[in-house]
Amino acid sequence: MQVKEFDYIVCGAGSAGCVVATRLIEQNKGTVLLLEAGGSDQDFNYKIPAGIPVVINSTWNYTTEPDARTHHREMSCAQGKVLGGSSSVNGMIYLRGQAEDYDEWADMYGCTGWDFQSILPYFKKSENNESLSGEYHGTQGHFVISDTRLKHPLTRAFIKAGQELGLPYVNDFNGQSQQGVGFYQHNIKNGERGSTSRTYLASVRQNPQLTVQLNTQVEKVLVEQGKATGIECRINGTSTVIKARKGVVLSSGSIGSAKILLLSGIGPKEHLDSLGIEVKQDLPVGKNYHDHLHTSINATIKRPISLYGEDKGLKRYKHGLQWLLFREGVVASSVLEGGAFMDSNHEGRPDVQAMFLPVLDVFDDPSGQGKNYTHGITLKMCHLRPKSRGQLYLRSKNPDDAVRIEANLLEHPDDLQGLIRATQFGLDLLQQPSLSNEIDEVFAPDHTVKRDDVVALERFVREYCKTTYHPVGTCRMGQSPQDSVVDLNLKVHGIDQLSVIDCSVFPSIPSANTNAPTVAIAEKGADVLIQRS
Ligand SMILES: Cc1cc2nc3c(=O)[nH]c(=O)nc-3n(C[C@H](O)[C@H](O)[C@H](O)COP(=O)(O)OP(=O)(O)OC[C@H]3O[C@@H](n4cnc5c(N)ncnc54)[C@H](O)[C@@H]3O)c2cc1C
Repeated sequence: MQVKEFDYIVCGAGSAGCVVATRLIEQNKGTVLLLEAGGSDQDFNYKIPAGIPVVINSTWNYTTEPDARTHHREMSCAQGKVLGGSSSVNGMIYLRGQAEDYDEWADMYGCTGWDFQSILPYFKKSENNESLSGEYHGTQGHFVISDTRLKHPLTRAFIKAGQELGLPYVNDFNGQSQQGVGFYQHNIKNGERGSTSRTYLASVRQNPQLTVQLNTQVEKVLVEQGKATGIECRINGTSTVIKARKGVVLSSGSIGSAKILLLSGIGPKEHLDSLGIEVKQDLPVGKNYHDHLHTSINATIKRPISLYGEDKGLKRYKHGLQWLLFREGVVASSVLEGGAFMDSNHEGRPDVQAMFLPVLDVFDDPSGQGKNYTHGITLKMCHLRPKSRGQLYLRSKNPDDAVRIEANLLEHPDDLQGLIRATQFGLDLLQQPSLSNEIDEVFAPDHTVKRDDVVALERFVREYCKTTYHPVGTCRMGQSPQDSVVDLNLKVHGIDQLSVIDCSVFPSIPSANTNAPTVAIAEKGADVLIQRS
């Protein structure tokens, strides 16, 4: 049988993988094979921003191990399993985090060249912002970013409430300062989701140098004499070897990339030995796992004005038609229209985030209580800089077995305090006139949990907090193979022609949702790869 061969193999066509493959093709770096375990994103639900409840089913159902600190709950950490990866199923909020996040990468984690001033050009390079430009923004990139079209009266009330609490109105959360309240920008253009597959990849899809292979699960990287020479994968169930002349890039996300490395014999020696996997390189793969946690505050409202019921009956057809004809209306917008950032810990920079929904969240609601109510609102209250670190392990040598994620959420006491402060911030917002005038009853947390009762708040946090689908850090970058997996060029320590380019390389999670940081890191990673070739 003839073995297929390409110059580059990119494993995983998610937020990062689509960027890397596109840039390699644009720079004429040879033949590129982009492999994706999931299927196509052609269904119209991947185009409609309001299609999240449908497309969320195209995910890996990763779950964390039950843990006493979070009431012995398994938590879903779903990640996209489709062309475009998580950028095809996410909330489309466009945020970068704070300059200090990246400066800490350089100063605290030794990632010279990854400070904010070094990464800013890549944020700008990626960006095709419809209304912001200048020092912080780009307008010529692939990554479409727009202002929110729908400004629901309840989101406006939330934004006024933030100002009544003393926060400044912010027009640009990705500019000089994040602190404040305002409308988010989103990865949406002309009423359509701007996933990296529909933006970056679509621009090179017809190039004969590019092959995109869907429904293909990469099982391991082939390593010969310290060099990656190809991969082993299953295409529609059939095992296949594909060779790479110039390089293999893992872009399978924080859970997927770590799993492939471990199956390839690249990881902690002790763990690999225990499974009988031949060790190719002893590296801390799977360690440094972390994620954002949030709590949901749910309230019913007095007037029947939330988005409840807009997806039913005649309204559903009306909105569908409006989108089909004009790419406008409720379904052309992300439900997460507005948000806020606050420095609740007097650190000189925000440490908590609010994401507001002008509807009760019955789809991603840890307490599950929203299902019994009708019109209402949800505030998702997030702690931005978790200090707890977990670890990801293989259960066996079998690539079909799910990984074991010991997330250790809330292990660090500061994380519990951070989530309590985030929840208090949400409760304070609800007390402000513009929101309190609309609220009927706050039912999660219930009436027994008072704003200053930290014991009750701790109980609420432990019982109902959940991940924000932002797992990062399992293949962290750094200078030393003792505490990092990839070097500052994102090449795996000790293995030639093998890179990891996705959110798994983050040494620590930025203070924001993680899609834009992943795309910027992919832009820089692709640049480094291209310069090296
Ligand atoms: C439900 C949800 C909502 C979110 N909301 C937001 C938001 O509003 N804003 C924001 O900024 N961020 C958000 N995020 C986070 C953000 O989307 C992710 O952090 C980012 O997309 C990660 O990019 P990645 O390239 O590292 O991984 P992914 O985009 O997940 O890509 C990994 C790809 O690799 C594929 N893969 C995995 N294993 C294999 C294998 N063995 N073989 C072949 N292919 C494989 C996967 O199927 C996937 O397509 C959200 C995430 C989720 C899941």
